[in-house]
Amino acid sequence: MAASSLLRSSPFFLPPQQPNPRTINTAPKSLQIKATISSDKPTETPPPIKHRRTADESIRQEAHRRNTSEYDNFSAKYVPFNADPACTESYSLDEIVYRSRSGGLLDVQHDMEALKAFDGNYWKSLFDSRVGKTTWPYGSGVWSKKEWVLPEIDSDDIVSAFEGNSNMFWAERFGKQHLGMNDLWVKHCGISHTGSFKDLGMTVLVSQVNRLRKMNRPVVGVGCASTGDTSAALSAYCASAGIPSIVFLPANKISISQLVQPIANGAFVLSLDTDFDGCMHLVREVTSELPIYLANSLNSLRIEGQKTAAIEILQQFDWEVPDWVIVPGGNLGNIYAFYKGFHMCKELGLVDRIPRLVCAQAANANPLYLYFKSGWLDFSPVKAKTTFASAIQIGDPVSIDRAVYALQNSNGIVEEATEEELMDAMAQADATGMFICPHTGVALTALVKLRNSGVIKATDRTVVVSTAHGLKFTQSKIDYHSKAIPEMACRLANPPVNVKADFESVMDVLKKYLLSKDSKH
Ligand SMILES: Cc1ncc(COP(=O)(O)O)c(C=O)c1O
Ligand SMILES: N[C@@H](CCOP(=O)(O)O)C(=O)O
Repeated sequence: MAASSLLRSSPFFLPPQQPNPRTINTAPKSLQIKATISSDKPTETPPPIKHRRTADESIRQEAHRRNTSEYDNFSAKYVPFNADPACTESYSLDEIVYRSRSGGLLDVQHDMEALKAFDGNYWKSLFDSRVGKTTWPYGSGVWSKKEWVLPEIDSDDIVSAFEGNSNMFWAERFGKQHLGMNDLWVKHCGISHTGSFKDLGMTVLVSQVNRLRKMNRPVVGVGCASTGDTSAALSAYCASAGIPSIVFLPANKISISQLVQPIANGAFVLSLDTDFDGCMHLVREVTSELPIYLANSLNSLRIEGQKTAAIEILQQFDWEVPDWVIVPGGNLGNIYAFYKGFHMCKELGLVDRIPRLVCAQAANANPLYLYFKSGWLDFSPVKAKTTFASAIQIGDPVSIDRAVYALQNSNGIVEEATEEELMDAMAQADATGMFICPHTGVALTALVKLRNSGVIKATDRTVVVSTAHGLKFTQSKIDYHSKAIPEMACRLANPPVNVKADFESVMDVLKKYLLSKDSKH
């Protein structure tokens, strides 16, 4: 008995058409609550039930009461990434391990046979039934797919901010005016608890840490290197669970809004005189010596949460598959996470194909782009140069092998964006009502290039993944709109007009403005 009984006991779910022989026929728990209330006052008419929980029960306790031992059929373990099928090396998710015996990456492997006991329609109905609810933990876009993420964790151990379920924005004006496209979408993963897609992976990682600590495993704190977003997510989720977090940041290379997040959330913040790759190197050394759990996407638990954004995209299109998904890439965990999410949906019968993936890099930090251009022949890390897309200023990505696998298996493409291209794309998108981050500007530039070269067709359904909230990167927008960037035309700058505070002056500038608008009609 597994997810089927969960469905029956859920007050929000109509079971799929075919009855499952493994279902245990228990009365819905909501009815049991009703019975308890009415038996307390047998002589009176029971008051109408306002809520499905009693006043002294939290949603976490409710989940515990409903769901104990619901998931014993599904399981997952660590295996070496892309290993030979004959390889028997594996590790429990309760072990603290980041690398395979040969030093390669790990992957979380699910028991696909157990998941396949339920057909694609079953999973679609189950996931759809959970969207946007407050039922713990399924109200989260990540944990609504719990069986595919961390099937064995007790809901009690989960640390969640009900992340995910992010907006898919129909980029109507940007698509039509700039690209002649009707079916262009921006998946706003940055409209999230800490303002970036990192929340999706961090809820999974910190939940597992919470479980490990309850099991008395040696984890005193959790650490990461960061260009700003990983550290923000780590510190918020750790603070929520009361777990110490330690973040390694490259001094003066992240935005003020990003820096203030771990500070405010009580993390131990190390500001280091190096770049992200230097911080990453140090945190890997430190976490191999001290009981600090590594939270970067080298840790494959992160991918399990991030892959749910791909499932969500399919769900938001009513399980129709877009033609293209464009993702900005830095440390390169996320492009693989998207691949993994799409691939699982295909393997488990929810869809019949996967989209083509595009990874977009800043030209100032483009090791994957150079590798792709060499025909996947010659990979060398680069020294990443300063870029406005500061969160992807990474020259030696830890997930390079995962990214190559994702792109090769999705007929994928890598594109790059210069500083001027990414800033113009960001300004252009903002002028159509978005407020995107520079990394999304990188992804939009890739789209513009592929559209101009005819690779992406006008009618192709295309999703651009927006990875962080624009409000984290306001300085870049201020620099652009005040034309304060050396050697950049900032051709879409829209600086404020200083006007004397009198009626005549205000009327004067307004008339000129309205005339200029009128002549453009
Ligand atoms: C805002 C933003 N966009 C894109 C990325 C790239 O993601 P990944 O490192 O998984 O390639 C990152 C982090 O690296 C990021 O913080
Ligand atoms: N952009 C990231 C860089 C680290 O990536 P990770 O996914 O490996 O943690 C950040 O925000 O720190």
